[in-house]
Amino acid sequence: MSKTAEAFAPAKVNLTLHVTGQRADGYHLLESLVVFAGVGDRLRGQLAPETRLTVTGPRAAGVPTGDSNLVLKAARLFRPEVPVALTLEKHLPAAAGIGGGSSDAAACLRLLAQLGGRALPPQAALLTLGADVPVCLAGDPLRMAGIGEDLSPVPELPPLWLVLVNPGVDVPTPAVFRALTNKTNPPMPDVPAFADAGAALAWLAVQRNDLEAPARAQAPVIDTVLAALAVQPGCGLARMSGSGATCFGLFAEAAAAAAAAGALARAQPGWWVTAAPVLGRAPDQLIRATT
Ligand SMILES: C[C@](O)(CO)[C@H](O)COP(=O)(O)OP(=O)(O)OC[C@H]1O[C@@H](n2ccc(N)nc2=O)[C@H](O)[C@@H]1O
Ligand SMILES: Nc1ncnc2c1ncn2[C@@H]1O[C@H](COP(=O)(O)OP(=O)(O)OP(=O)(O)O)[C@@H](O)[C@H]1O
Repeated sequence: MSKTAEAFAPAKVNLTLHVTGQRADGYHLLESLVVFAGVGDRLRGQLAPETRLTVTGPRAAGVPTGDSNLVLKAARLFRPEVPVALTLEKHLPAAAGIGGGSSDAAACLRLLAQLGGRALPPQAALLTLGADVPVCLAGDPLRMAGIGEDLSPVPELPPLWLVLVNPGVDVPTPAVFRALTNKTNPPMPDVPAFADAGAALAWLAVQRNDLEAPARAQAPVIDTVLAALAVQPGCGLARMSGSGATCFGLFAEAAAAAAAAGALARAQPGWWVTAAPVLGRAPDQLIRATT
């Protein structure tokens, strides 16, 4: 067992999000093609006499450092505890629809399993942290269904690049789901094997994010973000991720994505803008022992 380790917490991006129903407990049933981006938070951990968390990085402002941080909630799932000094380096905007806290929680679970030589907690325990935690723990491109617990593999995706844009408004997930008027929308078809990026973009273009309309009503700036992405040369699709406000542009070429990110960052210096590849199946990139 190593004494220190570092885990990557990639941004979770819903390329589609079809809301197909609602359970008696109020949770919505959804079908989503989820991918992870090559941009995210980093969590370093070192075995220590007691568990403590330090939050650093360019997006640390406003992130809770106490027990409400999902990293500490994840750590508490291990019984007996694995006492670790944790440093969370925040690069993702919070409450942004890209699973920032959920991905950090998943990174903590990987870290403590490695440092403590423990098995991962059962899925039921993961769901107590949040509906996005099981898919973030898997870290692969997956079809997510149920309320987020039903994960199934999809054919390997062609190389794709994302431009992620957050306009700096918090969009609380519960409020967006509450504002969704139609809860029984058409399901998402099975994800086919795409011959190339063009085929993937064409298929995605006729899918949906059903939370886009209620989120746009709460944060009209999302319309501006989507329009600014859609006009970028090479942008094959512009859509909101999750419950927003972060939107993504999807590109078949890395250079076009980088150029679009540069143009948007210059045009809107107050927005969070980044270009990143869509990660393939490689959870091993997500954790490494450092001593
Ligand atoms: C929108 C997505 O990000 C898409 O991946 C997820 O469905 C939401 O995942 P999350 O942010 O981890 O959500 P949670 O923190 O578990 O739930 C926050 C609130 O969102 C609503 N919620 C969440 C997930 C779901 N399938 N149906 C819901 O109605 C519930 O009101 C819940 O109280
Ligand atoms: N590690 C964390 N990083 C960021 N926010 C956290 C963290 N732990 C707890 N929070 C709290 O959780 C709230 C939601 O954060 P999170 O980043 O998970 O939302 P999100 O990106 O919208 O997730 P999703 O894509 O699942 O909707 C934040 O506003 C913050 O107060």
